[in-house]
Amino acid sequence: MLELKNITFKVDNLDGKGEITILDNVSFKIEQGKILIITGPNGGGKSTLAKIIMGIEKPTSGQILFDGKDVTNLSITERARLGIGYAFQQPPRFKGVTVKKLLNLASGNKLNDTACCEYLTNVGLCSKEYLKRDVDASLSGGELKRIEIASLMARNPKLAIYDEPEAGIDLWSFSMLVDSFQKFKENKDQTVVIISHQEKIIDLADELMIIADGKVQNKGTKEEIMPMIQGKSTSCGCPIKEVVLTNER
Ligand SMILES: Nc1ncnc2c1ncn2[C@@H]1O[C@H](COP(=O)(O)OP(=O)(O)OP(=O)(O)O)[C@@H](O)[C@H]1O
Repeated sequence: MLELKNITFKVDNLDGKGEITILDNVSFKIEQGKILIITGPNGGGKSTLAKIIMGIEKPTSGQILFDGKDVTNLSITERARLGIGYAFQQPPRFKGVTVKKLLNLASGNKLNDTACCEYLTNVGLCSKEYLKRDVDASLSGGELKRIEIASLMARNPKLAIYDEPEAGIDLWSFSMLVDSFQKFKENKDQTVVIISHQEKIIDLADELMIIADGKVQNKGTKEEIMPMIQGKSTSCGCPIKEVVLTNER
């Protein structure tokens, strides 16, 4: 359903001399209904890759196919219409838009309070009071993050990309979130990409991919990849094992 072919992303060096390669010849496929977990060291290129799939960044070279269609030159809006959705690592705030309005806009339907609360419950927010709140600076970072995730769940795109859904989320909400992702796994009607450093989320993977130094280092089942990561080092000498496993809750 999604295929990336030889994606390279370069940016100009700040001193104006030459370019930095952020992603280097990245190729992989995801099959319909699968959960792909992307992990790897900080700064490896995971979020950039997600933004390239969503159309927020344009690759320097390479091709992106979605359901067999070349979407490389399509805008974010066009990709969203085709069924690609993205929950940011650091979500934006929308002053003047209530949580209920955001969920309605995301789902494309008029949702009643009960339906809205179900989406919020998936991420550990169950109070009806939240529905009237503006998605602005009055929300805590963890609340905003969970509302962003709930709105992507309400949108229910064919391909949902979650960028570090665990970031800033408390233990109780995290546990509910993992249960919600578990339901995606059981239903198999949505293809899901999750960028995560969390072992409990990595456990959900149909496939696990390691991105480091802008390259796909490994991709396969969790059973194939996890033993390979154990004890391996990145180019800077930091054990990948620590990056993947130290956030265990
Ligand atoms: N527009 C840009 N200009 C310069 N450097 C950039 C740009 N975009 C990304 N980078 C750099 O590219 C590298 C990859 O960034 P990215 O956010 O994709 O990493 P990541 O794997 O998601 O990291 P983390 O696990 O910390 O979220 C980082 O070193 C980042 O600073």
